[in-house]
Amino acid sequence: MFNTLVCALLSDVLHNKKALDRSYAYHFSRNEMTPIEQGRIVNATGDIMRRLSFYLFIAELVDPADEKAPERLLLAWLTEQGRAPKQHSKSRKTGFSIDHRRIEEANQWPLLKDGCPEWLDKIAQQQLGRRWPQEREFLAQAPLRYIRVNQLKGTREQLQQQLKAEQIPSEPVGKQPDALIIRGDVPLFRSKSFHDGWFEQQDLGSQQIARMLNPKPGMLTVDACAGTGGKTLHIAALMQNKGRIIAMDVEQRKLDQLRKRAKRTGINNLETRLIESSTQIKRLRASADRVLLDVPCSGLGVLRRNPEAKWNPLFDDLEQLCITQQDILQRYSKMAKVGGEVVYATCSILPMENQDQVAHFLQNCSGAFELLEETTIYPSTLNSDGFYMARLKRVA
Ligand SMILES: C[S@@+](CC[C@H](N)C(=O)[O-])C[C@H]1O[C@@H](n2cnc3c(N)ncnc32)[C@H](O)[C@@H]1O
Repeated sequence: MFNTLVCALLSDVLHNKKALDRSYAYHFSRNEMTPIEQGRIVNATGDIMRRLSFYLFIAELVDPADEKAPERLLLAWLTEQGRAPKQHSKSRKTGFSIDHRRIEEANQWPLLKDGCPEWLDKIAQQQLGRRWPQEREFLAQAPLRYIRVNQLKGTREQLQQQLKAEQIPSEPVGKQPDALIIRGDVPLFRSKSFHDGWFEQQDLGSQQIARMLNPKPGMLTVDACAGTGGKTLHIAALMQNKGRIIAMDVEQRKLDQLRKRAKRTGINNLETRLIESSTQIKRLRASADRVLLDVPCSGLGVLRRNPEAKWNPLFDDLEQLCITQQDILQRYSKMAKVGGEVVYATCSILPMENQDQVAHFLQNCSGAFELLEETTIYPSTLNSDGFYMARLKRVA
């Protein structure tokens, strides 16, 4: 089952160009297996996709869409992980065997070792300079499993007790007030705690964004690029269900998903609005206490969670994406009232999508905003996904 499913997933993604998440959903819904088996399959497939160039080299392949690729890549992974005894590093079907010297050779080349495609190395090297090799190494590692307690239901300690009763061990994460780390392939989403809305799976870096926005009970908060609501749900918890949250996006299906999640987590002060024209933004002019702009971005900070984007980038044109980000920042920030605050955030670590955007905005806002703070969370900072966030105050 393990080999068959890993190969089927790799074939879906590499040959048929399907999204990895959708392929997981498709295969896991059709095959009975335990969460531990699912976890093993996700780990292996994710590892191979995060360092695809490394395993292609070991497997003596050039084209990932090659029909032989899934089986050979898996063999390369099993061998490199020491999970295939030497005499078994050979495919039963094709007779192909792994040459161990290629593993040693691939490990000598940093780009290959970290599974980094050239286009990514070029842009990140330009943008991040000496910091990049360290971040590249972290982006090649498997993501950790963080959850955020839903404070509308109870405290982190209460959640830990409940999870313990469900045989799910968890550990609090240092100074992060809402975060727990879950180790191992435990059945989190089948737990009663999850169904009762006690927690969300949310990366540790991502949990910092609503904290920086710091919405208070009773406020009007606009989450203008809400997507399926990862940050909206956190905002609602911080507002203790008091006040108003308007969650907006240009895609209705994401807002529908957000509504389902909000229902499970017990949120009752949320309104969703599809953005169909700029009128909806203008109508909210100078009205909000807090505005979150979690803008569309390259997603280069979350590559360990979306590893296929290394080989099939989610954007066609980075410059065009930056133009969209600036446009959203300039137009949507006007929803904040004087004295209100805006957080601009991305899941990218490139300054061109981050600090440069905020600096450009401040130069052109005629003194209407001032920068209160900004932070880049690199993957190496917290061993999390990478994010950027800047807090701006409307002063005129
Ligand atoms: C980084 S994602 C947001 C993730 C979301 N905040 C979360 O925490 O799950 C960016 C979102 O912006 C939306 N978007 C793209 N263009 C937009 C626009 N012009 N106005 C508002 N939202 C937009 C996308 O549909 C996407 O859901």
